[in-house]
Amino acid sequence: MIIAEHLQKTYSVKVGKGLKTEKQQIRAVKDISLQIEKGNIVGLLGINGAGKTTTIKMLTTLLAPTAGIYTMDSIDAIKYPKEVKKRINMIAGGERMIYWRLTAFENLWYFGQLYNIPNNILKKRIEELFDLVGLKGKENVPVETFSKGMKQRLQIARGLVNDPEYLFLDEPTIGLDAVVSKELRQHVKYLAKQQNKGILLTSHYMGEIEELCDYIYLLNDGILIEKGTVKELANKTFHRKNYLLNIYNTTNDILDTLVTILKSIDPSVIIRQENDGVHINSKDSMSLELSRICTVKGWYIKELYEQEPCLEDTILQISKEV
Ligand SMILES: Nc1ncnc2c1ncn2[C@@H]1O[C@H](COP(=O)(O)OP(=O)(O)OP(=O)(O)O)[C@@H](O)[C@H]1O
Repeated sequence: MIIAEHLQKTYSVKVGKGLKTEKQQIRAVKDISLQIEKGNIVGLLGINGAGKTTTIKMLTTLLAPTAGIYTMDSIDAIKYPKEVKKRINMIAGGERMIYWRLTAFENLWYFGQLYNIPNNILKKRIEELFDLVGLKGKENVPVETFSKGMKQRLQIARGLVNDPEYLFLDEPTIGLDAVVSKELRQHVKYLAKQQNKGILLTSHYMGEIEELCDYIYLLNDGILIEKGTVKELANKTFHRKNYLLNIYNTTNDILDTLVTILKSIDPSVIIRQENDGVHINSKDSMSLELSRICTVKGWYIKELYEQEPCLEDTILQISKEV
């Protein structure tokens, strides 16, 4: 089991110019404690800048924490990072971490060599991995000719080349179409539930988190603000309603008026103006109110419909409640 207790990370950055430079301390992670059990998928969520990447870098031993305790199956991971590196791997979304000029086999062979895996074991493992990710027959094809989905399947194989006990998945489905994303989620489930790997997942897709995660940690401004199973968190926040309202010829005045009226009905309402319209996250159902407001004010509605809960709004709401 992975146990991290009170992890902290402070970056030291230079600010200013010439003789006036001085060092500034940025506390990216202030206090984070979490656990990852084998066979479980744990979600790490938070808005941009919450500290997810810094936390993952500490857990994968790429960064040493400023303070805190981190053990992996009772091994002191801060003292013995090499021991930890053997047992983990990371799969990131967005076609990184593979060499396009090399063939699929050469990629896996290269990464396998980095882990000093004996040639005969590596060869057999690579064969199994091509089978697992459905790339059999493509071993000797250069990766640059692969589709996005095939590259991502190869990323999974690369992430499994050292047969890790714990896997860190950083936005693994980013940029993938629905079919490939679904396939990848099935792989992730299989790895946790059939192969007993402990998995940490970051994702901005709510559906993915809901489908996969046994447990979720929510980060905000370098600290944990909430934790629990999907159901526990859903009871707290996911019951909120989300709407998309698109009004013809929206002006700032219209938006200001809308915000004032909605806040008077529900002070916890969150309103975001985006390219596709106004996103409204409210405690209770608001569809009637929204159409009534528009009618009374003489605003013409282009679109108004209820949406699936959005992770950003959920996290914003929890952050406001802290
Ligand atoms: N190398 C660095 N030097 C200085 N500050 C940093 C460094 N890396 C991150 N930070 C700061 O630490 C904070 C947390 O950043 P981090 O990248 O961990 O967040 P995140 O949750 O992964 O965000 P995102 O979703 O945007 O990737 C931010 O304020 C960021 O600006």
